[in-house]
Amino acid sequence: MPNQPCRGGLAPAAPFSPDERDAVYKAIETRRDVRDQFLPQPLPIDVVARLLRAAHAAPSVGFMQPWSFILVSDDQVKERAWQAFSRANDEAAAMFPDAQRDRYRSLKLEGIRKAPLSICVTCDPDRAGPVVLGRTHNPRMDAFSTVCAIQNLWLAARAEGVGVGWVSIFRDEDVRELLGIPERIEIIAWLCLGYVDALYEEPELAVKGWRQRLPLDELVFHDRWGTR
Ligand SMILES: Cc1cc2c(cc1C)N(C[C@H](O)[C@H](O)[C@H](O)COP(=O)(O)O)c1[nH]c(=O)[nH]c(=O)c1N2
Repeated sequence: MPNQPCRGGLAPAAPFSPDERDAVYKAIETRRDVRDQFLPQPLPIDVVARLLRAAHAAPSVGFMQPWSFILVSDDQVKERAWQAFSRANDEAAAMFPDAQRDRYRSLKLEGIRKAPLSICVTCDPDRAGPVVLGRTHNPRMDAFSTVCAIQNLWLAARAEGVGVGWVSIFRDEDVRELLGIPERIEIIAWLCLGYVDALYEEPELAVKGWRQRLPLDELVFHDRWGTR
């Protein structure tokens, strides 16, 4: 692809109005990971297009844009994905200590069959050639960029009334085979999407007593690791 400079200059960057700013923070603070609240109606294609545009507007190392999005709405494919999840989830349960296993088992950790749409997000490490500006000293930057795209989509979805659930309890090779993803492409996420009419006010894992939000001031240091 030819890399001619594109047109564009500096535009004014005034702060948002208070209402606009509140809307951004509202999306951030009320976004939730959704497992069970999906409504069955399909997402209109224009909504999906807006969510994908939001993802594609994400920052990326060297403007690499390494992401691709595989849209999955076929029930049979979703069923096979759920079976792959289910096998991996049995393996996962066995990894937890006895005291936690029953509680782990009681958690709902996916909405693959209930959500009308899944999006598998992948990362192509070769998208911008072998040497990428900004990735020269840490090859994982391409995956980090793809995660930025996912977060954009997740926040835009909140504004659209669309719930998103990230499912990562899979063996990569199962998803790779199911969706025909080549070996050189990294699988970053399986996202479940659908309209929701209710969301937890706090992370579901906190509500269910699995793990609580950490105090922010314990995570902020000044000038040196560990210095408050
Ligand atoms: C990389 C990654 C991977 C996963 C998740 C998130 C992220 C960022 N989360 C969702 C996660 O549990 C959730 O974000 C936290 O519990 C916080 O809750 P809220 O997202 O604020 O609702 C998640 N949830 C789940 O039920 N099954 C899963 O496999 C995963 N995997």
